[in-house]
Amino acid sequence: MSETRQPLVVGNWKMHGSHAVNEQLLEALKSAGPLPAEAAVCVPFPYLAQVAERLARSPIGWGAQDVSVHAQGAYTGEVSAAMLADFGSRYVIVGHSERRQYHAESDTLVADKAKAALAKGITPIVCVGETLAQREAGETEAVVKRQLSAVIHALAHCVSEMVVAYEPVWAIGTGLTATPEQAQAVHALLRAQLAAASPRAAQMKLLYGGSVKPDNAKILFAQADIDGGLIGGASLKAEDFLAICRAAA
Ligand SMILES: O=C[C@H](O)COP(=O)(O)O
Repeated sequence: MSETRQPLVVGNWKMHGSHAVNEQLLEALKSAGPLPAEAAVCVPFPYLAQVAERLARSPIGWGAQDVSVHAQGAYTGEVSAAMLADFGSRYVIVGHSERRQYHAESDTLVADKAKAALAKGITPIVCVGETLAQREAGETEAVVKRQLSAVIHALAHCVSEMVVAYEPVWAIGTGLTATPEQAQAVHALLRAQLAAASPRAAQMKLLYGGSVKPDNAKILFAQADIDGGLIGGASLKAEDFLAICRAAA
Protein backbone atom coordinates (compact mmCIF):
# COMPACT_ATOMS: atom_id res chain seq x y z
CA MET A 1 0.00 0.00 0.00
CA SER A 2 1.28 3.42 -0.89
CA GLU A 3 1.48 6.17 1.71
CA THR A 4 -0.23 8.53 -0.71
CA ARG A 5 -3.37 6.41 -1.17
CA GLN A 6 -5.98 5.97 1.55
CA PRO A 7 -6.96 2.32 2.02
CA LEU A 8 -10.48 1.16 1.23
CA VAL A 9 -12.21 -2.01 2.43
CA VAL A 10 -15.53 -2.93 0.85
CA GLY A 11 -17.81 -5.70 2.05
CA ASN A 12 -19.74 -7.48 -0.67
CA TRP A 13 -22.65 -9.12 1.09
CA LYS A 14 -23.62 -10.96 -2.11
CA MET A 15 -27.09 -12.55 -1.75
CA HIS A 16 -27.04 -12.74 2.04
CA GLY A 17 -28.94 -11.00 4.79
CA SER A 18 -32.35 -10.20 6.21
CA HIS A 19 -33.66 -7.13 7.99
CA ALA A 20 -32.94 -8.68 11.36
CA VAL A 21 -29.51 -10.07 10.52
CA ASN A 22 -28.43 -6.84 8.82
CA GLU A 23 -29.58 -4.85 11.83
CA GLN A 24 -27.18 -6.73 14.10
CA LEU A 25 -24.30 -6.50 11.65
CA LEU A 26 -24.77 -2.77 11.02
CA GLU A 27 -25.09 -2.04 14.72
CA ALA A 28 -21.86 -3.90 15.42
CA LEU A 29 -20.04 -2.01 12.65
CA LYS A 30 -21.34 1.34 13.87
CA SER A 31 -20.59 0.72 17.51
CA ALA A 32 -16.95 -0.05 16.69
CA GLY A 33 -16.35 3.70 16.44
CA PRO A 34 -14.03 5.39 13.98
CA LEU A 35 -12.28 3.00 11.62
CA PRO A 36 -8.67 3.52 10.55
CA ALA A 37 -9.56 2.80 6.91
CA GLU A 38 -12.40 3.89 4.67
CA ALA A 39 -15.04 1.17 4.68
CA ALA A 40 -18.22 0.46 2.75
CA VAL A 41 -20.76 -2.31 2.31
CA CYS A 42 -22.37 -3.30 -0.99
CA VAL A 43 -25.72 -4.89 -0.25
CA PRO A 44 -28.62 -6.55 -2.10
CA PHE A 45 -30.98 -3.96 -3.63
CA PRO A 46 -33.84 -4.49 -1.15
CA TYR A 47 -31.59 -3.52 1.74
CA LEU A 48 -30.31 -0.22 0.33
CA ALA A 49 -32.94 1.70 2.27
CA GLN A 50 -31.94 -0.06 5.47
CA VAL A 51 -28.23 0.68 5.13
CA ALA A 52 -28.94 4.25 3.99
CA GLU A 53 -30.89 4.81 7.18
CA ARG A 54 -28.66 2.88 9.59
CA LEU A 55 -25.34 4.19 8.25
CA ALA A 56 -26.51 7.76 7.62
CA ARG A 57 -24.44 9.30 10.40
CA SER A 58 -21.58 6.83 10.17
CA PRO A 59 -18.36 7.11 8.14
CA ILE A 60 -19.13 3.73 6.56
CA GLY A 61 -20.27 4.08 2.97
CA TRP A 62 -22.69 1.85 1.10
CA GLY A 63 -23.62 0.79 -2.36
CA ALA A 64 -25.02 -1.94 -4.58
CA GLN A 65 -23.68 -5.01 -6.32
CA ASP A 66 -24.87 -4.28 -9.85
CA VAL A 67 -26.43 -1.52 -11.95
CA SER A 68 -28.28 -1.28 -15.23
CA VAL A 69 -26.71 0.33 -18.28
CA HIS A 70 -30.09 1.91 -18.99
CA ALA A 71 -31.32 5.19 -17.52
CA GLN A 72 -34.97 4.13 -17.30
CA GLY A 73 -37.67 2.32 -19.24
CA ALA A 74 -39.10 -1.13 -19.86
CA TYR A 75 -36.26 -3.17 -18.36
CA THR A 76 -37.98 -5.47 -15.89
CA GLY A 77 -35.82 -6.35 -12.93
CA GLU A 78 -33.17 -3.74 -13.65
CA VAL A 79 -32.06 -0.98 -11.27
CA SER A 80 -30.65 2.26 -12.65
CA ALA A 81 -27.73 4.31 -11.41
CA ALA A 82 -30.13 7.17 -10.70
CA MET A 83 -32.11 4.88 -8.38
CA LEU A 84 -28.93 3.88 -6.56
CA ALA A 85 -28.01 7.54 -6.26
CA ASP A 86 -31.46 8.19 -4.75
CA PHE A 87 -30.43 5.99 -1.83
CA GLY A 88 -27.13 7.81 -1.39
CA SER A 89 -25.06 4.96 -2.78
CA ARG A 90 -21.39 5.87 -2.99
CA TYR A 91 -20.27 2.67 -4.72
CA VAL A 92 -21.49 -0.04 -7.05
CA ILE A 93 -19.69 -3.25 -7.88
CA VAL A 94 -19.63 -4.02 -11.61
CA GLY A 95 -18.25 -7.02 -13.45
CA HIS A 96 -18.05 -9.32 -10.46
CA SER A 97 -17.04 -12.75 -11.75
CA GLU A 98 -20.31 -14.19 -10.46
CA ARG A 99 -22.19 -11.85 -12.80
CA ARG A 100 -19.78 -12.49 -15.67
CA GLN A 101 -20.22 -16.25 -15.14
CA TYR A 102 -23.91 -16.65 -14.23
CA HIS A 103 -25.34 -13.73 -16.20
CA ALA A 104 -22.99 -13.83 -19.19
CA GLU A 105 -21.88 -10.24 -18.69
CA SER A 106 -19.40 -9.23 -21.38
CA ASP A 107 -16.45 -6.88 -20.99
CA THR A 108 -18.38 -4.27 -22.98
CA LEU A 109 -21.48 -4.52 -20.81
CA VAL A 110 -19.37 -4.22 -17.66
CA ALA A 111 -17.67 -1.14 -19.12
CA ASP A 112 -21.04 0.43 -19.95
CA LYS A 113 -22.25 -0.24 -16.41
CA ALA A 114 -19.19 1.51 -15.00
CA LYS A 115 -19.90 4.46 -17.27
CA ALA A 116 -23.58 4.59 -16.23
CA ALA A 117 -22.59 4.62 -12.55
CA LEU A 118 -20.06 7.42 -12.96
CA ALA A 119 -22.57 9.51 -14.88
CA LYS A 120 -24.66 9.58 -11.68
CA GLY A 121 -21.73 10.26 -9.38
CA ILE A 122 -21.38 6.68 -8.10
CA THR A 123 -17.93 5.13 -7.97
CA PRO A 124 -17.83 1.83 -9.85
CA ILE A 125 -15.74 -0.92 -8.30
CA VAL A 126 -14.75 -2.78 -11.45
CA CYS A 127 -13.83 -6.43 -10.89
CA VAL A 128 -11.35 -8.29 -13.06
CA GLY A 129 -9.80 -11.70 -12.61
CA GLU A 130 -8.86 -14.96 -14.22
CA THR A 131 -10.24 -18.46 -13.72
CA LEU A 132 -8.02 -21.30 -12.54
CA ALA A 133 -7.91 -22.74 -16.07
CA GLN A 134 -6.80 -19.38 -17.44
CA ARG A 135 -4.08 -19.04 -14.79
CA GLU A 136 -2.83 -22.55 -15.46
CA ALA A 137 -2.77 -21.80 -19.18
CA GLY A 138 -0.61 -18.74 -18.53
CA GLU A 139 -3.39 -16.38 -19.60
CA THR A 140 -3.77 -14.30 -16.43
CA GLU A 141 -2.16 -11.17 -17.83
CA ALA A 142 -4.06 -11.29 -21.12
CA VAL A 143 -7.41 -11.86 -19.39
CA VAL A 144 -7.19 -9.06 -16.83
CA LYS A 145 -5.76 -6.66 -19.41
CA ARG A 146 -8.61 -7.40 -21.80
CA GLN A 147 -11.21 -6.91 -19.04
CA LEU A 148 -9.67 -3.63 -17.89
CA SER A 149 -9.06 -2.36 -21.40
CA ALA A 150 -12.80 -2.35 -22.18
CA VAL A 151 -13.48 -0.17 -19.13
CA ILE A 152 -10.59 2.19 -19.86
CA HIS A 153 -11.91 2.65 -23.37
CA ALA A 154 -15.47 3.38 -22.16
CA LEU A 155 -14.50 5.75 -19.35
CA ALA A 156 -11.91 7.72 -21.36
CA HIS A 157 -10.94 10.83 -19.34
CA CYS A 158 -12.83 9.54 -16.24
CA VAL A 159 -10.67 6.42 -15.84
CA SER A 160 -9.16 7.60 -12.55
CA GLU A 161 -12.60 7.86 -10.93
CA MET A 162 -13.15 4.11 -10.73
CA VAL A 163 -11.84 1.63 -8.21
CA VAL A 164 -10.46 -1.61 -9.64
CA ALA A 165 -10.70 -4.91 -7.79
CA TYR A 166 -8.52 -7.83 -8.79
CA GLU A 167 -10.32 -11.02 -7.83
CA PRO A 168 -8.84 -14.27 -9.07
CA VAL A 169 -11.93 -16.40 -9.63
CA TRP A 170 -10.24 -19.46 -8.12
CA ALA A 171 -9.76 -17.59 -4.84
CA ILE A 172 -13.36 -16.47 -4.38
CA GLY A 173 -15.11 -18.26 -1.56
CA THR A 174 -12.69 -21.17 -1.80
CA GLY A 175 -10.32 -20.44 1.06
CA LEU A 176 -7.53 -20.36 -1.55
CA THR A 177 -5.96 -16.92 -1.44
CA ALA A 178 -3.54 -15.61 -4.02
CA THR A 179 -0.13 -15.29 -2.43
CA PRO A 180 0.84 -11.69 -1.71
CA GLU A 181 3.40 -11.99 -4.55
CA GLN A 182 0.82 -13.32 -7.03
CA ALA A 183 -1.65 -10.60 -6.12
CA GLN A 184 0.96 -7.82 -6.22
CA ALA A 185 2.21 -8.98 -9.62
CA VAL A 186 -1.26 -8.60 -11.13
CA HIS A 187 -1.92 -5.31 -9.33
CA ALA A 188 1.34 -3.91 -10.72
CA LEU A 189 0.28 -4.93 -14.23
CA LEU A 190 -3.10 -3.28 -13.78
CA ARG A 191 -1.60 -0.07 -12.43
CA ALA A 192 0.82 0.07 -15.37
CA GLN A 193 -2.11 -0.35 -17.75
CA LEU A 194 -3.99 2.41 -15.95
CA ALA A 195 -0.91 4.65 -16.04
CA ALA A 196 -0.87 4.43 -19.81
CA ALA A 197 -4.44 5.76 -19.81
CA SER A 198 -4.48 8.24 -16.95
CA PRO A 199 -1.95 10.57 -15.34
CA ARG A 200 -3.74 9.90 -12.05
CA ALA A 201 -3.16 6.12 -11.99
CA ALA A 202 -0.81 6.43 -9.02
CA GLN A 203 -3.69 7.84 -6.95
CA MET A 204 -6.20 5.13 -7.93
CA LYS A 205 -7.31 2.49 -5.46
CA LEU A 206 -6.73 -1.11 -6.50
CA LEU A 207 -8.37 -3.67 -4.22
CA TYR A 208 -7.67 -7.38 -3.85
CA GLY A 209 -10.53 -9.83 -3.36
CA GLY A 210 -10.64 -13.58 -2.86
CA SER A 211 -10.76 -15.29 0.54
CA VAL A 212 -9.41 -12.27 2.43
CA LYS A 213 -9.63 -13.03 6.15
CA PRO A 214 -8.36 -11.34 9.31
CA ASP A 215 -5.27 -13.55 9.30
CA ASN A 216 -4.11 -12.85 5.74
CA ALA A 217 -5.32 -9.28 5.21
CA LYS A 218 -2.29 -7.47 6.59
CA ILE A 219 0.28 -9.15 4.37
CA LEU A 220 -1.89 -8.72 1.29
CA PHE A 221 -2.57 -5.05 2.02
CA ALA A 222 1.13 -4.46 2.69
CA GLN A 223 1.91 -4.99 -1.01
CA ALA A 224 2.91 -1.87 -2.91
CA ASP A 225 -0.06 -1.76 -5.28
CA ILE A 226 -2.78 -3.26 -3.07
CA ASP A 227 -4.85 -0.52 -1.48
CA GLY A 228 -7.41 -2.56 0.42
CA GLY A 229 -9.87 -5.34 -0.25
CA LEU A 230 -13.20 -6.45 -1.62
CA ILE A 231 -14.42 -8.85 1.02
CA GLY A 232 -17.11 -11.50 0.58
CA GLY A 233 -17.69 -14.08 3.31
CA ALA A 234 -15.71 -12.29 6.00
CA SER A 235 -17.79 -9.13 5.55
CA LEU A 236 -20.81 -10.93 7.01
CA LYS A 237 -19.16 -11.19 10.43
CA ALA A 238 -18.68 -7.80 12.05
CA GLU A 239 -15.66 -8.92 14.03
CA ASP A 240 -13.87 -10.23 10.92
CA PHE A 241 -14.78 -7.27 8.74
CA LEU A 242 -13.59 -4.84 11.40
CA ALA A 243 -10.35 -6.77 11.83
CA ILE A 244 -9.77 -6.59 8.07
CA CYS A 245 -10.45 -2.84 8.09
CA ARG A 246 -7.90 -2.43 10.85
CA ALA A 247 -5.38 -4.48 8.88
CA ALA A 248 -5.69 -1.97 6.04
CA ALA A 249 -4.57 0.99 8.10
O1 LIG B 1 -16.60 -9.73 -3.83
C1 LIG B 1 -15.97 -10.44 -3.05
C2 LIG B 1 -15.26 -11.59 -3.53
O2 LIG B 1 -15.99 -12.34 -4.43
C3 LIG B 1 -14.53 -12.37 -2.49
O3 LIG B 1 -15.38 -13.26 -1.82
P1 LIG B 1 -14.76 -14.11 -0.60
O4 LIG B 1 -14.09 -13.11 0.29
O5 LIG B 1 -15.93 -14.77 0.03
O6 LIG B 1 -13.77 -15.04 -1.21
